[in-house]
Amino acid sequence: MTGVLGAIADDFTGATDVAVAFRRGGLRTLLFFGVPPEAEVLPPHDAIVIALKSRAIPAADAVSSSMEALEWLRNRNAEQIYFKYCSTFDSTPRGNIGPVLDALSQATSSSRVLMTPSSPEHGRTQYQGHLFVGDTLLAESPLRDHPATPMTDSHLPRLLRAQTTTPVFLVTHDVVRRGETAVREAIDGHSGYVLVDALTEEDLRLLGRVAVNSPLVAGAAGLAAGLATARTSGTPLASGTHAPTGPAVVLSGSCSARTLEQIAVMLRLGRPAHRLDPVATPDPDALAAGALAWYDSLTDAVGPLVYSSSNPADLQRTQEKLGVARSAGILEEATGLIALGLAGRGVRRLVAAGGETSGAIVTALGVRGGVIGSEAASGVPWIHPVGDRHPALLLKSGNFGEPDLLATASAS
Ligand SMILES: Nc1ncnc2c1ncn2[C@@H]1O[C@H](COP(=O)(O)OP(=O)(O)O)[C@@H](O)[C@H]1O
Ligand SMILES: O=C(O)[C@@H](O)C(=O)COP(=O)(O)O
Repeated sequence: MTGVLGAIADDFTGATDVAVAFRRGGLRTLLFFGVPPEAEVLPPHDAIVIALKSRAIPAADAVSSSMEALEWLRNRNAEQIYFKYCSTFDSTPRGNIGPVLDALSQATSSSRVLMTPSSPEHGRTQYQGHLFVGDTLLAESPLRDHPATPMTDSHLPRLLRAQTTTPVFLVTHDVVRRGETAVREAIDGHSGYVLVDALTEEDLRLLGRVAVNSPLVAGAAGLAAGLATARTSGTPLASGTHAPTGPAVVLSGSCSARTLEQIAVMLRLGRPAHRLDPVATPDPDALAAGALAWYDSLTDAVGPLVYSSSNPADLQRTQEKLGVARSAGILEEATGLIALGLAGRGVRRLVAAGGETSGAIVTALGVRGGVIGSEAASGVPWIHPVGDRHPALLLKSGNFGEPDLLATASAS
């Protein structure tokens, strides 16, 4: 295929992840947060990723924002669409992956959509239709305690069937192991959503070749890389720009197990830290003002941390007192205000942990999009915003990065 590859990602960190996968596969990739204006002037590109915040919103809203993104991409010559969802299939019991797929497949006249959340680089694999996080089934992993989309089933066909009436079928790994022709034969004549087992990058490159001419493909960064490689024959681009410099602050609302470890490392290193407590202060303006006053009181602080990240027990207590949506809403609004205040105080690097949290920060700052720079960790690139003088952004997915990532990314 020679036209543009367009991706619609259901959260902001997921969008950076898929943008990196495309870039590594050799595609010149642009990333936009939200659907850009029609008049947006685009530098040369092979792929465009649009980051939405549609993972945990009502399904009808997720569908309408995805359709808006689709229309924009098609006006920009996108001939193939990749719907990026989370490698841990984060979704609510009734959506939003199924409803968005239904709308996109209808609009792109796709009778069959190949997909898998498998992303071996991040430790996610699909086997016999079950999703594994490392050596643990999804529903036994920390994702079962996710604040917005707790994942309590690991069987992907069952999860997807609960979200759509479109037929869902499974291609197991014994078929994938037999090669491309075997996969093509297995899916031939079927219509609907095809969840394909994949354990390795090689499996995903094979699936990328199978899907290279399909108008719609779906999954996480793993299949996105396979597809990019199939489109470019794997010719890499030169590496990204250098890591940015200047004052840095970490803002974390992620309650993922990996983020909690990364925060523990920062605290152990003695980094200045300020905790946002929505129960004590259930007002976003007051929470933000408190955090900014704390920041102003610091002298010569290296990479301070502002966080609300909590372990599952504390999180549950907060959610019982304030409600899930209200506690998240207060914290996300406060975090956006804090990001704005920090940018106004000369902070040049903002390290955000958590997809929803990143979305809140990018939206509050009014960042439209950016150029993908160097990776601070696998799937976590620095983003150099286009337009106004915004700080460089590192949007870390909750589950990504080594335990020292937040500390190293915010070091002087
Ligand atoms: N202490 C807390 N109490 C209640 N909700 C919280 C708390 N800290 C963060 N949250 C919310 O939990 C959600 C975390 O999601 P996200 O930022 O995507 O990170 P992750 O998926 O890694 O946990 C956000 O909506 C955030 O505002
Ligand atoms: O596919 C993935 O795992 C990531 O790209 C992603 O979407 C992570 O979302 P958060 O854990 O909410 O950051």
